[in-house]
Amino acid sequence: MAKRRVPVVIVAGFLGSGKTTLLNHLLSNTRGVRIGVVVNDFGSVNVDALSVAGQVDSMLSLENGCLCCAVDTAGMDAMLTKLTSADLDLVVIEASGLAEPRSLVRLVLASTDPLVEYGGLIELVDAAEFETTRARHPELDEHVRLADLVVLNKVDRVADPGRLTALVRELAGPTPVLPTEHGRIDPELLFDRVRGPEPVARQLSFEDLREEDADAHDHCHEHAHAAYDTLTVTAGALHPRRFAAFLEGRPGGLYRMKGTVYFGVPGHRQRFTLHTVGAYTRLVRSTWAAGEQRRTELVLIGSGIDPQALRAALKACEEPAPDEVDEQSMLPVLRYVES
Ligand SMILES: Nc1nc2c(ncn2[C@@H]2O[C@H](COP(=O)(O)OP(=O)(O)OP(=O)(O)O)[C@@H](O)[C@H]2O)c(=O)[nH]1
Repeated sequence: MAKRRVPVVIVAGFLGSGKTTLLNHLLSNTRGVRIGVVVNDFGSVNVDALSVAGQVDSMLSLENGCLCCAVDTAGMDAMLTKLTSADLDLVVIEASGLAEPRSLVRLVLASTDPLVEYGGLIELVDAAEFETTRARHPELDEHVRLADLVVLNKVDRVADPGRLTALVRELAGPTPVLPTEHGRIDPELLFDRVRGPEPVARQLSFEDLREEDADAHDHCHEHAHAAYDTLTVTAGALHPRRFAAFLEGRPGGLYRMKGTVYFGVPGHRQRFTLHTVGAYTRLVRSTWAAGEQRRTELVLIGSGIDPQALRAALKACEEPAPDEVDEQSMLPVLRYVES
């Protein structure tokens, strides 16, 4: 069976915004999902690496220099390949506070490793320091706009989280903004927990070892995760042009979309697997499994989205007579299909 692609998520944010805290939160709430981490540290004492070292299955640490400056495409590929070949479900790159997120996104998108899947750029913003940091570093505005997901962290430290959330939302435009404390975002935003059958021999992950620690487990359920909506839509065949228009005009706030799409157009009756993160879209063509029902099934994840409107918009893409659809109509979706 072909190896699954591994989403590579970049976690960026100014110094002290809570990147390591978020990473530790993810690592201790994985429920069996195996995470590889690239940590990028400054200074001689590798404090961040030490704080996650006990909890991580695969970790690469750069002790000198800034990831986006020190690593070119080939260097990034070498690192990612080391991680994607290690039977992982997710790779998280923790950018240094000084790293330029745009360069890191470019490096991941330019990867030639066929197992690398762009998993999105998360920009962490320190709610307590937001206005001061922004005044000192105007590039923060651009980082927020560039992100696929903005995590407004440390809302416990501000008197009026609502005002600040509104301010960051205005700046972020269509990008979803999740106010949170201590980086407690739901890991499901970044990776799928549902896995196929477990391999018989599999090295224990940190989470497996923690499983019996009921206290630790309860702890992560005590706190409300940052609010977001998940919506599952099941439909028949979709008209390719209408679906392409839906993809192009998809509403802000929609962070991820994933699932199966069926077009049923002559010559294109295969199964298409959709993966979107922010503005990034990819479709992969494959064959249906024996007995698998030909239909569309999508999961949409976002914040501030209108689930009913999205469901209606997708239902409006349905095509009752796909056999009669002209093959040329596939062109707008074929540009998202990897050869
Ligand atoms: N009050 C409060 N403190 C937080 C929160 N999130 C993180 N912190 C604290 O903020 C400090 C910085 O957090 P880190 O996770 O180390 O931040 P970082 O972005 O990794 O920092 P650098 O690697 O230095 O860029 C730590 O002392 C955290 O415990 C939060 O939501 N509320």
